[in-house]
Parts: sequence; structure tokens; C-alpha cells
Amino acid sequence: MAGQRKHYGGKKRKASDGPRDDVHPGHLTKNDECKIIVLNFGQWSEKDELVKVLDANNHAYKAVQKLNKLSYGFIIYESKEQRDAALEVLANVEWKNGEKLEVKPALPKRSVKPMATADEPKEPGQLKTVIEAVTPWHNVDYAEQLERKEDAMKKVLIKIVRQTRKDFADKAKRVVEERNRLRKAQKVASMDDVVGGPKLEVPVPEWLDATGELYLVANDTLYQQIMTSTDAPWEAKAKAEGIVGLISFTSELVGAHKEGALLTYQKHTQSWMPLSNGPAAAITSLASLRGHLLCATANGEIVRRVVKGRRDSIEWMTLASGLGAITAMTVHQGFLYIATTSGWSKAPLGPEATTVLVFEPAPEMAFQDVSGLTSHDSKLIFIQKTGDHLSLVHAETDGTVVSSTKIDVATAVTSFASHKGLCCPMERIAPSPVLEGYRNKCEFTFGYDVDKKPVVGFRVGMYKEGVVAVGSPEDCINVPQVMKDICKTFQTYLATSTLPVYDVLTHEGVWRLLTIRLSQRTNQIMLMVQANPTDVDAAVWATEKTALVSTLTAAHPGISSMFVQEYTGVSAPAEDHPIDHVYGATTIEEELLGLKFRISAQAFFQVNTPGAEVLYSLVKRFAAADDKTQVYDVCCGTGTIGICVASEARKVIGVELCKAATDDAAVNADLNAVKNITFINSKAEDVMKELLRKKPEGEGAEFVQQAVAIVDPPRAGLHTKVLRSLRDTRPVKRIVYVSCNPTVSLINDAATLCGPSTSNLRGDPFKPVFAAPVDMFPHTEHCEMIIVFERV
Ligand SMILES: C[S@@+](CC[C@H](N)C(=O)[O-])C[C@H]1O[C@@H](n2cnc3c(N)ncnc32)[C@H](O)[C@@H]1O
Repeated sequence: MAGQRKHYGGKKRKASDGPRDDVHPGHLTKNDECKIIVLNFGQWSEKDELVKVLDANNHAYKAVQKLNKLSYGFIIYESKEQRDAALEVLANVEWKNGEKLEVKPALPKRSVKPMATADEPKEPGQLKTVIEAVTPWHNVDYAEQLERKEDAMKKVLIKIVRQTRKDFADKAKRVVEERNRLRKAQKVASMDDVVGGPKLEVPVPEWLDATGELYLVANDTLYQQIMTSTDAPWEAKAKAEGIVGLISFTSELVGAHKEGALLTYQKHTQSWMPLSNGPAAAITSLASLRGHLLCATANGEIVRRVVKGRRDSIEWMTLASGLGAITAMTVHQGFLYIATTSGWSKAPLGPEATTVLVFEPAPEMAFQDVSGLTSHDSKLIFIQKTGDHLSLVHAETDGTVVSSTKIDVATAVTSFASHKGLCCPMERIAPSPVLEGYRNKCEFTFGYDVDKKPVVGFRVGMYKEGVVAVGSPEDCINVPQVMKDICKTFQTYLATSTLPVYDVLTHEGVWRLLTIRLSQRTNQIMLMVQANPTDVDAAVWATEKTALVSTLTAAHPGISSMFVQEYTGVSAPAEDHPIDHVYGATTIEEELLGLKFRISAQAFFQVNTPGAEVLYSLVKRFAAADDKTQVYDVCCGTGTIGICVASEARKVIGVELCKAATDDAAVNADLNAVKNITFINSKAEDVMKELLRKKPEGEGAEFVQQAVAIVDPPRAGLHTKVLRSLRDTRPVKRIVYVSCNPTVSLINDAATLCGPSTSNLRGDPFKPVFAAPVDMFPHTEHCEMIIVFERV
């Protein structure tokens, strides 16, 4: 470490002295007021990309900030006034792919509030216990955690449809505008006479019809209408004997059987699967309210399903009674509407609606003989018997009829629903094989607890919400015991150390982070201590490191490797920031699916080893590689996925940014005697285009007929250049996308792979064909998701 070490050699401050009180931690700097956050920076990992766009637009600013790890960036201005004026201008500036910059004023650092201490009143929700902060779902039954994650992943699949549909609609609009412009320029009367310019037709792929379907049951048959027009044909889809209610519920189509059971419709097999028991009284209609299933019963009640555990213990809570014969119901624009034999009523959906519903008449809906009711795109849609036939009526909320179309497949309907489908079938979530102590890597923070005592553990809330207090990891169920023990030893050591822990608010102090890696199969332990020894005398620092190594290794003989990283910066260091090896081996070894993997300190490795085995087994199955397939393992880390699939493929090429990881990957191929794999140390965006275009090389290259890309990018998702190259390379038939951030970057990347082609985005679109969530992080809301894309 260059530079002079001073101050702490003279024992000015000790860890036990606590944080400095004289520095106001929540101070607002001038810069904080003058920043704009660019939210959709994600696909451009470097700030230069934004600089280019701003310069091309002659935009004045002071600086651009972007951390490689984050998917957003900042533009800094000289003054608040300049910032405010820039906001409007920037909203119309486009990234190079035509996407508009998504900008808003950055939150001032005021949001970083002073650390709350035990004697200060706490703002509700600000401070949590460590267990709440690290494993917020620790109290939730595991079966229910899986249920919640499955529901969240289904929403991802629905959002992919919506986003892609929107992209097609926007493209169609742009085409019409362009044709109009040309029509005016060429002074011709009709669009047909326009010479040049894009074709008016923007064909929308069929899978996008999943956004809107109507279902009805008549003659014991389930019929479906794709909502392209009100008179679109009704198609028989499946047998539906005894189905007396239908509802789109957490993205599944749920049916109520006349004998009481609730069933889910399986689109791909066109069959019904049991969901749960129904209430005691016969069901006449179903509705979905804030994630709860409501049933209207033949005895005039509305009851809510209360699930205890994972669908195994069901109770029914009565929300309203004495309503007469309810023939149909739906939630629509803040009300629960019911149609009964004596007219319509509606109940406002206030906060108490999941415990009690109070109905009032809805005279505006003066429609008789209604046997099905749903809400779609701000309209009420219902089925009404008029004379000897049924009509499908679309109406406004004030009762105005927008359209009424004869239904010609039936004269009586037992149930009816609108349904927004998933973009592709999804497997049930694969649970984590281990629920406790599953993390093979943890990053512990040094800091002060709420009583200002130095501690090594986890922050008890979000830094951005002003929480800097740290708590002991002792109660964290996802942390292995040996890691907790090492933290305890370090904490005892802190009490004797002359060096204080780092204070994130004053940027003073030394001990910053302790990363522990534990190989779950070989029990080797690697430690990385991050410290800021700027103000420490060099000799003192050297003595301290020696003392630390001997204290920790004496107390924990399992420690096989130790590093120290000196870092003075404010936020996280770059991936390749140097680390000093201070003890034992430089790597540890882990085993996965019977294969061995060397792991270096800076290389990525999946944090849940048995979970990774589940994930990789699925990826291998979905990649469906054969001896005619060239596999690209994009963002390959230590080569784990590529090495696991290599035995089935003709050839595998791994691409990875981190040098330590590609070095490991090459060693790992040798360790496992895998010969048909090579690794390239590079940013994927810099090499993928060329790699994909290159003719297969090496032994058996002439047999290669298709390419499969397995992509496992960081949270920001794939770089646009990689997405473009994948789309624009015809031999890429299948993409297996493994996402650790499905609710954000996966949706965007899927829309890019599947959306309309543009001048920047060439090649036939892909379509999602299959999805499978994997729970790698029990007791937290995080979920890993795999989606397989194939060419349309
Ligand atoms: C989620 S990890 C997956 C690693 C590996 N597939 C595995 O399962 O262990 C993402 C990897 O992408 C790498 N990475 C990040 N940005 C990259 C880029 N622009 N090009 C290539 N690799 C990148 C990271 O270093 C990290 O190893």
C-alpha cells in the first residue's frame, strides 16, 4: 500500500471507542442536491456510454457517475437550477438503441439518516433485528415461501408478455408515423402510394396472445376466446365437467367444481389439477381480491379462502351474507360487483375488504339474466341471456354498453373469466435442498451496534434508509455456524486491537469487511479481510496483520486460506482491486454434481452449493445439447455450467470478465478431464458478436449444426450488445437464461430478445418456451429463474 501511514500507530482511537460523535453523519452536500439518476443505465455498464449520448445532444453537466455493479448511474450538475432544467431536456434524450433515458432527481443524501442508537426514538421500520434484515421470511413457513416465490415468478412471465406487446405496439405506431411523414413528403393521398419506408404490417407473434383470453364453460366444455376482437371465435379447449366457477387467480385459471373442489387448468396438457378444497356450501361464482380467492356460495354468502401453510390447511372466512342468489361476481375499479337474480350490487374495496364487505345497490348496471362477469382493461364484460341466445357484453362502469356480441357455441354458461396468461409454461419451483446454514459465502460488515459497541455482522437495515448500525449474525439461520464462530473470534480480537472499525459516515477507521467462504464438500475456509489502513503506521499495520492471522487460524484450524484487501474508496472496489495473500493456500476447492471446482478469492461461485446442483441440472436439461451443438457459456464464472454440460456438447466456449475466474475455469476443465471447452477472459459485449459469427473450429467442427447460449449474467442483466448478437446470429437456436434478478433485468432482456426487430436489433425474435424457478435463497424474497428462449 503506497502512502504514509500515520495517526493510529500512536493509538489515538481504538475499536472500543465507538463511532465519532462530532461528525454529523447525515449532512447534505451541495452535490446531493444537483444529481439526476438515470434509471435505465442497466444495459450500458460503463459511464462513457452516457457521456457519448450527452455529448451528442450538447448537454451541459459537471460529471457522470456509474459503478460497474449498479444498473443505474448519475449525472451531476453545478446547481440545483441547472439540474431541474436538465430534467425536462433529458426526458427526450435517447440511448443509442432509441430507448428514452429514464431520469428523475436523485434522492439527496439526507436520506442517509444518523445511525439510530438504543436511546434514540426509532422510526418505524428503520431499524430491524439482524435476522429480519438478512432473512426477512424466517418466520414464514417454507412451503409458503415457495408459494410466494412461484407467484412472483409468474408475474415476471406476465410482465414479459406485457413489455414485449408494448414494444410491438410502439413499433407499429412508429411505422405509421413514418409512413405518414413520407406520405406528406411525397404528397400522395394514400398510405398505399408511399414509396419506400417501412411496411405497415408489424406482425405480432402468436405467443403474445397470452395477454388476453376469455374463458367460459358451457356444455361441460371449456371454451377460449383470444381477445383480439369481440367477435373472435370461441374454441373448445378442454373437458370441464361440473365446473361452476372460473377465475384468473395468481396467473392460473382456477375452476370451482360443483362438488366443492378447486382446480387449476393446465394449459399445456389441457387438463385440471386439484388446488384445494372449497367451502362447505356449493360455489356459484369466484373472484380474486388482493391475492385472496373469494367464493360466492349458493346460500348467499361471500367467503374468503385463508391458506395456512402451503395449500394444505384451508379455512373459509365469511365476508358478507344474506346476498341472495349470486350468479356472477368480479372485482372492478375499487368495487366487488355481484349480479344476483334480483339485480346488481357493489361493495367498496377499502382496507377492511378482506374481512368484511358491505354492499350497496348498483342501479347503473341494469342488466338481467347475467351468468358470467369479469373485468378487463377498464371494462366490465359479462354474459347475458337475451331471448334464446347468449350475448357477450362489454360495458363501461356507468352501464353504457360498448358492444354486445352473440355467443354461438352455447345457450347456457356455468362459468366465465378473463385471464392473462403466462408467456410460457412454468415448472413448479425447485426447493433448496438445504434450508439452514446454506450460504457458502457471507460478507460481514464491521461497524457499531445500536449501543455503539464495535461488532462484525450484518447491517440491521438499508444504508440508503439511513441505517448504519450492525448486529451480530448469531441468530441468522442461513449462515453456517463456523462462520458465526469466526465472527465471534474476530470480535473478541477487536477489543484488543489498537485499530478502530471503519465508520461509513466519517470514512474513518480501519476494519471494513470480512468475507468468509466455506467449501461445503471439502470444509476448506477462505477469509478475506477488507481494511482501510490509510492512517495506520506501516509497522503497526504489519504487526496487526500477523497478530490477526495467528489469532484466527489458531482458533479455527479449518481456515485454509487468508487474504487482506486494502481499500480506501467509499463504495465497493472494482472486481480486480488487488488483494494480498497472507496465509495458507490461494484457493479452495468445491464439488458440484461429482465434479471438482477450484475457486479463487475474487471469482464468483453460487452461494448455495446444493441449490447450485439443482440449478445446473435444470440448465443442463434445458440446454438439450448434443454432439451437433456448440454451447456458449456466457458469464461463465469458474466454468461450472460449461463443464457440467460439456459431456453432452460437441464444444463449449466460456466467456467471463473476471480474470481470476477464467484462470480457475481453465484449471477446473483440467481437474475434470474436460477437453472440449475453452475459456475467454473478456467482457462478453466485446467478443460475443465475433465469437458467434466465427465458424466452429477444432476437432469435429464440421458436425456442428446449432448453437445454444447459456447466459448467467450479473444482476444488471446482459449487455445490449450481447443481446443483439444473440438475436442476429441465426445458428443460435436456443438461449437458456439464468437470472438472479428476474423481476427487473430478466424482463427487459426477454423483451429485447423477443420484441420487434429494429435497425439496431436485427434477426428473428425469440419466444419464451419454458420457465423454471429455483429457490437458492431460503428465508429471503430472492429467487433464481431460468427461462428457455427459442426462435419464433
Ligand atoms: C451470476 S454470475 C454467474 C457465474 C457462473 N455462471 C456460475 O454459475 O457460477 C455472473 C458472472 O458474470 C461475470 N460478468 C459480469 N459482467 C460481465 C461481462 N460484462 N462479461 C462477461 N462476464 C461478466 C461475473 O464476473 C460473474 O462471474
